[in-house]
Amino acid sequence: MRKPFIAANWKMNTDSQYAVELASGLEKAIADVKGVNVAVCPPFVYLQSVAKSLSVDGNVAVGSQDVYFESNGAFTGEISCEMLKDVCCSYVITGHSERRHVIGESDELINKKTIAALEAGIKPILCIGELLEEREADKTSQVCERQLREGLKGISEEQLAEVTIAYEPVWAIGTGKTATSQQAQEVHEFVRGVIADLYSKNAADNIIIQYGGSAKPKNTKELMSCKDVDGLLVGGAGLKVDSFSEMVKITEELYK
Ligand SMILES: O=C(CO)COP(=O)(O)O
Repeated sequence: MRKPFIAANWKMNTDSQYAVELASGLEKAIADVKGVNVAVCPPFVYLQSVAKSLSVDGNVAVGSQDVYFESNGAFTGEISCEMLKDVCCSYVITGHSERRHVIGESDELINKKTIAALEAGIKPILCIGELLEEREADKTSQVCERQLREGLKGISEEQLAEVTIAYEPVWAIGTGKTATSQQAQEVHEFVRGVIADLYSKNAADNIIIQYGGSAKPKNTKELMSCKDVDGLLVGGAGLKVDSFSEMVKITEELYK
């Protein structure tokens, strides 16, 4: 059985004090949770203090929201996988829709970042998802398939075992409009099919596919009850110990 994985993407939020309070508060709140993998993804500048505030054998891992694919050199403003590892990051989000659509990252760049992470031993959370106009034009599958195929280019089946896919319909992010569980399930099942096609049935059966987009305690049970939804990538509701820990606990309960 796939172990559920819930991650909080803090985006460009928190300050140095709150970041540490949030991470350590969360660690305390879910200290007894064993059946769910949990990660928090703070802004770059707080990664180190957040990682230091967490216990080494605790159950909250640290992830970054972005990375650059080169290891070092003249890349002003960028952060490498080696630097992320140096501050105890075990995950990195690649291809988030805000990086695709606000910053303008291409499938090719996202692919390079995902490969760099895998080569450095950091687990990528590769985000995919359609815009509202793409859904309305019936292009959801086409867009998700392209983002998957391009994002995973050159990645072996063995490496894929370290990859999480996050399906985040762009129209559901930060809007309060969650995809219905049926909409989420439909795309998740489709994604698993693409993975089976690209790799194998075994790879498809084992890959963790998170849903993201206005996920909160109120809709966690419904979303996590879908056959192909294995976790959540949480924005807003991940910024409070109470709401995020509630989502983790609801999930643990469901998987018992
Ligand atoms: O983009 C998201 C997580 O990466 C989702 O954000 P919200 O949960 O705030 O909609």
